[in-house]
Amino acid sequence: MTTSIQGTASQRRKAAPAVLVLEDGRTFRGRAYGAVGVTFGEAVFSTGMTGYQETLTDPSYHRQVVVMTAPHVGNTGVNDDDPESKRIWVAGYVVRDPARVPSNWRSRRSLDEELVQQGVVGISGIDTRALTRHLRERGAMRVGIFSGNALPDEGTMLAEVRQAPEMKGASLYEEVATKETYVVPAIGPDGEAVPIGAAKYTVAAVDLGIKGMTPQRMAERGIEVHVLPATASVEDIYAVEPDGVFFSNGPGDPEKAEHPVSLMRAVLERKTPLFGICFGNQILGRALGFGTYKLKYGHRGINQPVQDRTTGKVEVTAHNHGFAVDAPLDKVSETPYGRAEVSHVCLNDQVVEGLQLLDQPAFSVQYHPEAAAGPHDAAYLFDRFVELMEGQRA
Ligand SMILES: NC(=O)CC[C@H](N)C(=O)O
Repeated sequence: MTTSIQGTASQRRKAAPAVLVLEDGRTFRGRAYGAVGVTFGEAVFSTGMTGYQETLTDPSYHRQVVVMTAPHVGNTGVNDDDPESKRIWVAGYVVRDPARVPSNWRSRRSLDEELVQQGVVGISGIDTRALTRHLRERGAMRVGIFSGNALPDEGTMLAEVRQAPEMKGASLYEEVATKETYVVPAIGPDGEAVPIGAAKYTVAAVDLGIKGMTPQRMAERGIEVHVLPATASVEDIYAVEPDGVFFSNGPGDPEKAEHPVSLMRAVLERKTPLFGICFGNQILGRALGFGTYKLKYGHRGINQPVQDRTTGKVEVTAHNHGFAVDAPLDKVSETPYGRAEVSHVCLNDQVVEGLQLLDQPAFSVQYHPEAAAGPHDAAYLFDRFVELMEGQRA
């Protein structure tokens, strides 16, 4: 019997040449991967060895070109279970050595085919280690990927990259958030969905780019989650009669998030239990009066060590952030909403990874306890949110 090994879509069509051009002029030449065309974004690297579907579909990657440090990507193909949203959000994808033959019982198609179908321009066959080291030394910067058989000259490509918008100052959450409210029902002890209105807790979640696993993690704990558009008003939040309010992850610069900051302040004034993840942590920081700043190259991956300073425990966690909160690590801060402290810190670089208020039930983390993909060490944070809601009732 002969076995025919079919190559990926790009091999079948003999992948066109592709060039990656960084805004500082460094270029890498490889082959087209995924859709053929031109794309721009902020070049960032992710150190996750697995979970590429969750990365690609995380709305927080909107307008970013993601460089995978894992050299071999696409091995398990693409399934219909792992996406974190309805589409791929990354602006471009950079892979060293794409899998030639995906193999997994859940796989429905190859990653290359999926990228083509969704029109995502990528590049493969470049030295992603050299590119990552460059970004670590010089910092995240704008990038373009150009592929096809008739490429412009390097000067033209570089000029186009330098005209692309910067991530600093970008307001992007409205572009990715739901336009309509939807409800994720709680899951009962029997594993069945609890009828709407009958769950133990109700949470209003402000969608700034929410990952699908986040309401799921709440639903697993008996919470009915009303996911509201980013443009929701304070009245919309309280119309849900929430036991708690949640602010999600999301793309862009937290300095350009006036509406979410004012919504969060209204929630803090009412002392409703509050939880924020990632962008939500930055919004809490700003609502309390702290600044935010852009990290040199950010944290992206599923292996970042974080210490919970309230217990001393260290957890290995999933991250995707390019900005961070500027809050003092060594003292309790006085804020308009009472005392606040840094609850979590990244052990690689001492970046603020969590905030908590001491005089009312509100906290947030900069990383991803929903763990999609990623280790589940931080799942206890959803339990903490439940405890805050329980405490408010007592
Ligand atoms: N995942 C997120 O919510 C990211 C938040 C913000 N856009 C950042 O890059 O820091």
